[in-house]
Amino acid sequence: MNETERQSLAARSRGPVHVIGAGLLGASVGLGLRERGVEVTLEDQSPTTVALAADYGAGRVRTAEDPQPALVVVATPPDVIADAVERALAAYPESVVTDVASVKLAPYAELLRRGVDLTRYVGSHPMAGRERGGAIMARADLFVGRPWVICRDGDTPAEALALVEAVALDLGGVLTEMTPEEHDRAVGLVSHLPQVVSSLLAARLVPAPEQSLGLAGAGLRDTTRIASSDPALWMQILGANRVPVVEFLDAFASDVTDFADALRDPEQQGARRRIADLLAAGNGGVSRIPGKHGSSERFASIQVLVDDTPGQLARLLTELGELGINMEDLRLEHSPGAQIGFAEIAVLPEVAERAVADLVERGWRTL
Ligand SMILES: NC(=O)C1=CN([C@@H]2O[C@H](COP(=O)(O)OP(=O)(O)OC[C@H]3O[C@@H](n4cnc5c(N)ncnc54)[C@H](O)[C@@H]3O)[C@@H](O)[C@H]2O)C=CC1
Ligand SMILES: O=C(O)C(=O)Cc1ccc(O)cc1
Repeated sequence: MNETERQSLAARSRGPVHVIGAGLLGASVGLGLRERGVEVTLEDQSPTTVALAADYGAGRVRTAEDPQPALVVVATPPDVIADAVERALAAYPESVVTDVASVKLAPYAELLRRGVDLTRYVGSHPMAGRERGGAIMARADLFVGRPWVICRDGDTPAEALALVEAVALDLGGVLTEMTPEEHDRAVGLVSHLPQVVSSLLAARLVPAPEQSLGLAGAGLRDTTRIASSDPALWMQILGANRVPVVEFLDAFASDVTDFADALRDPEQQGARRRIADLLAAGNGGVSRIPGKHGSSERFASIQVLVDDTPGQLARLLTELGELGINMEDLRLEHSPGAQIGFAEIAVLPEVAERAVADLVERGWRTL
């Protein structure tokens, strides 16, 4: 991005913003704010990480001569969030301090327990991440269109709240306010339970024969993507949010047992109905996920077969453009060794039929 483009993105937030913990989240915050011309300084317990994040353009290393930041963003692992927030509040007595940890109640309760004055602290959590951490994985657009939870309390001054909200909005986040308790219960269901289920499901693949894994398709990939996440980070997240997570896991385990019992003996009274009800409940649940392409009424999904030869996908995208079909989303499916792949294209439902007909007329094969 050149200087003119950068200046055209007017920033709501006021710098300097100081980021503590220049890994995936911290460096992504830095990159996004730098794109808007906001001054960003960086700090990390690892000198290599901070130098790397600076090299990527996420900000510059903070020096003793730098003035007090307007805002400090703490992006360290969850188990040191309370320590880092307490230290930041003491080191920068004029600054507002926020954090981006995946759990909100445990660090907040710990800070209260220590008697830290939290007037200048506003907890937050962007619901955006990647399976692998580190500055090397950071992206300026990580937060675009993703929910960003703000946990303020009754004492939070309006200016402090406005500053944290401005940064979240500048990074493309969609603001939503919750108490730490509401937040932790919500993420326990939509983020932490899926992580455990995905990890346990993927763990079943470890002893499986190679031949079975060779048959894996989109279903398995969809349900195990997040199983590649960092165990060290998730040990901390799950440990800090164990009460709601255990409650959701117990309910899930009970559904699994019910399902297996019904399937074990389908002749027993009501067993088939129980199986059908649980599967239908799954349909009901997935349709409630906002913006889930293919299953919501917002988009229709077209599957196009793409030969595994150079330029085929580019040709498909060019032809969609020529046909005046706006692609809302694209997902590729390709098994190693297969001569063919699938492109799953989300389009507005009203153009789906015409899109299929036009593509077929041009020689594409659709499913
Ligand atoms: N990874 C993800 O997908 C998401 C993570 N988060 C939250 O963001 C926070 C950071 O996570 P990631 O960026 O993924 O981790 P990361 O491992 O990529 O980065 C954390 C960085 O903090 C540094 N650090 C550790 N202790 C420190 C300390 N005491 N002082 C200064 N630096 C310190 C580490 O050297 C590391 O560079 C966590 O609290 C996590 O819960 C939030 C949303 C998504
Ligand atoms: O990969 C996904 O779908 C995520 O939702 C990632 C994620 C991981 C941890 C968080 O605290 C927030 C988001």
